[in-house]
Amino acid sequence: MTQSAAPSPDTAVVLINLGTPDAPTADAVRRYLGEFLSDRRVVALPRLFWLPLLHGIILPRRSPKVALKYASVWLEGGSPLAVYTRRLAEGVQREMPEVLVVDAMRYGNPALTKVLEDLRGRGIRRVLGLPLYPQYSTTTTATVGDVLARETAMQVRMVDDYHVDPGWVAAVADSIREHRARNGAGDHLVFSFHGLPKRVIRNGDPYQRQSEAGAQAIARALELEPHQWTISYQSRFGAERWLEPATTTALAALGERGVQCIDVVAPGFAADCLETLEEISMELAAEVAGRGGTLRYIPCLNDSPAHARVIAGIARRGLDAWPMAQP
Ligand SMILES: C=CC1=C(C)c2cc3[nH]c(cc4nc(cc5[nH]c(cc1n2)c(C)c5CCC(=O)O)C(CCC(=O)O)=C4C)c(C)c3C=C
Ligand SMILES: [Fe+2]
Ligand SMILES: [Fe+2]
Repeated sequence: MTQSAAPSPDTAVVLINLGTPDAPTADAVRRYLGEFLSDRRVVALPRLFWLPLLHGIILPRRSPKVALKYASVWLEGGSPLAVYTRRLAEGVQREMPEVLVVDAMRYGNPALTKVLEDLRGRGIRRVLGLPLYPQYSTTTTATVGDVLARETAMQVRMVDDYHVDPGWVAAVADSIREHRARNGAGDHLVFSFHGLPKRVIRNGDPYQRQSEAGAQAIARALELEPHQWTISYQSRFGAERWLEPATTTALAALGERGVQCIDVVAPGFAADCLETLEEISMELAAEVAGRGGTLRYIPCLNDSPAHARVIAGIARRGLDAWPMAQP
């Protein structure tokens, strides 16, 4: 226990990520996916149809296969998403000693509901929720809002998105510049975002617009010409039509045009996870290699000092716009 003369803060910043299994096992994956895919905001099918299908067929079939994928990227401290999110929160805490900074997961552990309970117990009076999703989506950000809205003992606010925040755009552009300085520039840059069903966009979700605006801002910061970069969407799940082009299709089209060396960056993800370390760096890289090309993955901002500064800046602006109520 550390001894400190400073008064304990009454404000907390909670960095919230999607969630991830506790272990790379079929049971742990089943528990995590069961919670995640039961959320109506994520899968909107009628419950009477979806829940028996999810628990009777999808989870028993999918969990062992996905557990093997998690095992291939697992780190000593746990799932990459959990490890990088925890370390990022520690970095942001160093940037903001005046408030308490903690991490939480919307599904799985550390569960957002438990983290809020803990903050109440520690005498925290106001909480700024900062979902680690640069782009707003009803399938991600709004599900965090659902939990925060149930909090009655503490005052709560949430950052909606930071899709063209100048500090974030500069940090992602810098990470691409560093990759190019170390490895040389590839022939083309693909911005691969997590996909969504087209229906969600038709219903008014701003995710696609925000993803495009963010990719454009990063490309502008790098002074790229339109023919030097492409935006695409990965991780399709289920039978619906998802956003296009799919990253796999975009990579194949580049291969057909004779583009050899493709750099891929994933600015929809704050931290590396299964979808970047396995799907992009292994699966998609193998597809490109099978056509004789090379895919080079540019890591997420993760727990870098630059990322901690960007997130602290966004949190500080959220708090500055929120005057303290008089006791
Ligand atoms: C209908 C299903 C899904 C929607 C909608 C969806 C949106 C969405 N997801 C992320 C970020 C992440 N998703 C991750 C994994 C993941 N996503 C889905 C399904 C949907 N996502 C599944 C089934 C999975 C698990 C893996 C699998 O079974 O294939 C992850 C990684 C988690 C990890 O542990 O590493 C992230 C992060 C966003 C940003 C988003 C909407 C914009
Ligand atoms: Fe997802
Ligand atoms: Fe995936």
